[in-house]
Amino acid sequence: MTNQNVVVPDTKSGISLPMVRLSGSSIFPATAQKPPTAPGTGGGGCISLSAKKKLLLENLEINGGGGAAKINSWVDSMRASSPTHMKSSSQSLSEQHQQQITLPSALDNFDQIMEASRGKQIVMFLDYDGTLSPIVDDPDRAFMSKKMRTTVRRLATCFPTAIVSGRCRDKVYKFVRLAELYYAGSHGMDIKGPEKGSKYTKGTEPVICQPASEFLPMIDEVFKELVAKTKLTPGAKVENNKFCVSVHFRCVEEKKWSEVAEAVKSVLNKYPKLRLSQGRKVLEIRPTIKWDKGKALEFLLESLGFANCTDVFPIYIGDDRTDEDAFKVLKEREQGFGILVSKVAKDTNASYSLQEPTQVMDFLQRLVDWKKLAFQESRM
Ligand SMILES: O=P(O)(O)OC[C@H]1O[C@H](O[C@H]2O[C@H](CO)[C@@H](O)[C@H](O)[C@H]2O)[C@H](O)[C@@H](O)[C@@H]1O
Repeated sequence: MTNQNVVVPDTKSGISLPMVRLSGSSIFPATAQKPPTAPGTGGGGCISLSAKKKLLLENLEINGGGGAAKINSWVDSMRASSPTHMKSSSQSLSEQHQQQITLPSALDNFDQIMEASRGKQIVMFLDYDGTLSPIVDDPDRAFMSKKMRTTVRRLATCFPTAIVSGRCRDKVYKFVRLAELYYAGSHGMDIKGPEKGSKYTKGTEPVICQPASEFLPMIDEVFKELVAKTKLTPGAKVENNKFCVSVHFRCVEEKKWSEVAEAVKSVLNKYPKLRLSQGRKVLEIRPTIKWDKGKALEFLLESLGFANCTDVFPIYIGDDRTDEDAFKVLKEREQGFGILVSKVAKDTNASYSLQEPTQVMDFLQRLVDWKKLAFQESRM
């Protein structure tokens, strides 16, 4: 991993801003406004809080399977990914908000986004937890509101729409309950399109993609082992997401987080073909294959017939680290935009932000209204 300080000119003010570059990732400037696509910095020439968090996580990911990581660094990473710890860090809340402000609001910039999409086919990609449903303690009760479901249903009548989630596909389908959507579960490793006859499938069979199917028996084994290893840790919850496993520590007392880390590490050490990633108070174990939400997005665009098209405008909305793979793909393709759902500053490849699921709903409704208006105008 390379870690070098470089200086980049801020395109608006002409002032040079120090930037920390971590393995090619970009970090937004702390104070200066920036155009959505330019890279920036954590501020002040020092490594930012979010960059520190990223370093911890990368360290954890690199050492996850090899047994070299100390449990303390795992727990540090688990702490760093917790918003309560972000608040109590050396960076004040107002500074964090300042950073967040540098990522423009998708609602405030709605007209600008629509202008960029002019003449192109919008395709919608939506993460589930923390994007369509609020984050709650019990993962089995992360319901989306009726209003949100109605909005997503309307959205899907206007644009091809996919749900891209870390959850098992069947489970996320049970929450969303809209047959007309594409679903990519297990962080994109389990993709299925709408049934025959849907508006966008034109009578063809629903697409199915399961690039990690050979890992099914291994994941089942790992799930059982993790359940056994964490059963004495109050609040720990292991979720079988079919092609990956989530170990939740949201309801575990902080002093017991090391027990969760130990359990996951000991299992990972036995399975070199599996790797670790981290979400919101969750450790996730998944196959080492080169497949993620970004690849799922590309696969879905291809399935929809937009593989080499310049007239497609994908919009991906998500709140978590795993959504960054999709944001990055959009940035690299220079197509559409990523929208990060977050109230606090984060390293991101997204171009716009929304603060919470209610704002996501407002944004989706505005898209629907915009499309209807555009349709009416085209008939006049
Ligand atoms: O890709 P996503 O749809 O965002 O799924 C990522 C993980 O989401 C769920 O966990 C998160 O939400 C839970 C419910 O609000 C919360 O309790 C937990 O702390 C969060 O990490 C889901 O349970 C996981 O399996 C997904 O991988």
